[in-house]
Amino acid sequence: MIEIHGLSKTFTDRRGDTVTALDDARLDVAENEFLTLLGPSGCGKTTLLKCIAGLVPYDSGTIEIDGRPIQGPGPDRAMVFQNFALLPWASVVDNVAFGLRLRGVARAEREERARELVATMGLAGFEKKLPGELSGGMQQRVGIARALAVQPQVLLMDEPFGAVDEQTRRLLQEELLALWEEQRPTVVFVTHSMEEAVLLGDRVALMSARPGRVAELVPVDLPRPRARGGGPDRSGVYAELTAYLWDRLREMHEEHRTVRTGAPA
Ligand SMILES: Nc1ncnc2c1ncn2[C@@H]1O[C@H](COP(=O)(O)OP(=O)(O)OP(=O)(O)O)[C@@H](O)[C@H]1O
Repeated sequence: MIEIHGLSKTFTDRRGDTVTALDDARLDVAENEFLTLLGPSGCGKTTLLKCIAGLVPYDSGTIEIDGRPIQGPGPDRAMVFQNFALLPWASVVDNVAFGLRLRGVARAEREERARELVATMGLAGFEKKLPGELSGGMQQRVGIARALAVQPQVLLMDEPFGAVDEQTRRLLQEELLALWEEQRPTVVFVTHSMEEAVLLGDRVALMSARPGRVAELVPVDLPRPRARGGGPDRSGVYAELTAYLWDRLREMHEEHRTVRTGAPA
């Protein structure tokens, strides 16, 4: 279980101006939960994710995983980035095996595990290719395989399907759900898409900007499994939830505009 209390983070830019990205943010994520994180641009979603990953130090508050405070990156967590963040000079297999290598897993074993995952992600035959020789969707499959290779307890995903086309996005969503239903890591998944937030999540955490914190937790009462053709009927609950999320987001955008201009939107 991830427990976040009173988390605040301020950045100072090159000109010395300060931006409050997170302000007394609070969030609990249950063991094995798939939580999606949705909010206006710049509200602090990536910052929150990076704080959980231990990649960004925070000013105050606490983040605990199963009661252990986070002190930097750890083997219990893995992150998938929007721009894939693969090693450009390393083959597909070496990219997937990278985390295992850092953990001291012997070469033969890490290659075997990496090859299995590469095949699971539908990339058999591409083991020796370099990232630059793959499409965006294929590169993200490598990014997901790399994260899963270390069998993390917590999988942190920062808008992982934002840079791929709609068809590939749908396939990747289904593949991710199938893998999650098999392995059940705790997932925190940042997205800009209301549809994606509902399709994937057990709950949607709606974040507000100014203050940057979780404003509302919306349970997604849709049956699972939702992978591979078992996706929700896109009418009914699904349509109601996405419409509700858009109403809330539009309110947030309007509040932001009123604060900025002093006039109602
Ligand atoms: N390294 C940094 N230096 C200065 N300011 C930063 C830095 N990283 C983030 N910020 C600021 O913190 C705020 C939150 O940024 P963050 O990237 O977490 O938002 P986000 O919700 O993920 O945005 P988006 O949806 O557009 O990706 C923004 O105002 C951003 O400009």
